[in-house]
Amino acid sequence: MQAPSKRSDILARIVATKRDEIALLEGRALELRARAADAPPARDFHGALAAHPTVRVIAEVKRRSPGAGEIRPGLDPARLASTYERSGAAALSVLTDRDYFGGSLDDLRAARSAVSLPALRKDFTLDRLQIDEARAAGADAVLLIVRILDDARLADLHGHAVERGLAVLVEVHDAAELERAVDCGARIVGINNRDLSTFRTDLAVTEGLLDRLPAGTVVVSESGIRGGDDMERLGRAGVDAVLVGESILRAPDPGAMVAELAAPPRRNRA
Ligand SMILES: O=P(O)(O)OC[C@@H](O)[C@@H](O)c1c[nH]c2ccccc12
Repeated sequence: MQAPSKRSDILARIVATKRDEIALLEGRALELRARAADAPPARDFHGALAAHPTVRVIAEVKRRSPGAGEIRPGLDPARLASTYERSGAAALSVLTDRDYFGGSLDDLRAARSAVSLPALRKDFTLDRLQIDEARAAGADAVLLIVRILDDARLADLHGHAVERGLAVLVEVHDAAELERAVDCGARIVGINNRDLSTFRTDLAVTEGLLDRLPAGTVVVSESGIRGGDDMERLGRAGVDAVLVGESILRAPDPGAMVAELAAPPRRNRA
């Protein structure tokens, strides 16, 4: 076990690594921009989640993580994605960070091209270049984590992604972050049940924040969802969708786990 102080440094270390990666993208700005403009139209990530009678499942492709270590190291992204699609997932989330999660844009391309589901590029987005890079690789949506962005940058990146035709999942963990997400114009808000400084997950985080969102915002409960009981609980709370990684990826039969999750009805929020 790492000491808590070490663990809370992980996000800062990831951000530092991203800054190095962004510096390397700078020389490719024009190329990325051109490839993003030429990419085929994005699949409808928002539509895959919004206004369905059941809680939708975004199934994740994640090899490992700083908190959990190896999760499913030898996974085949294309095979997994088609299993997810056959089992009722509404969208994919693909970790593309290499150093901490063992992922890549190749994983994103392989997973997405095996299915007709929309795919989220799950990474630590700090710069427009990463958004162009995501679009060039075929992503349909990107993640913006409020905690690592100031207001100006959050608004700029959100606007840039929308302009590029991408959906944006804006991730929050507390009420102050939620307010900032709403202020930047987020249409899809992810409530992360995981506290990124302790790695502990608690579904009560979603329950406590959800009703603070304006009607019409698509709500995604993220992390720590382990089975049908959790889905029923979140369905009662009124979420539109869940984002699930570990419990699917550690299951002996990931397809059966997705099918178990992709069922319960949801309450309509006022
Ligand atoms: O594996 P879990 O507990 O089901 O969680 C999935 C997803 O929510 C998690 O991978 C995640 C949520 N936000 C993130 C930001 C960066 C990296 C990863 C994440």
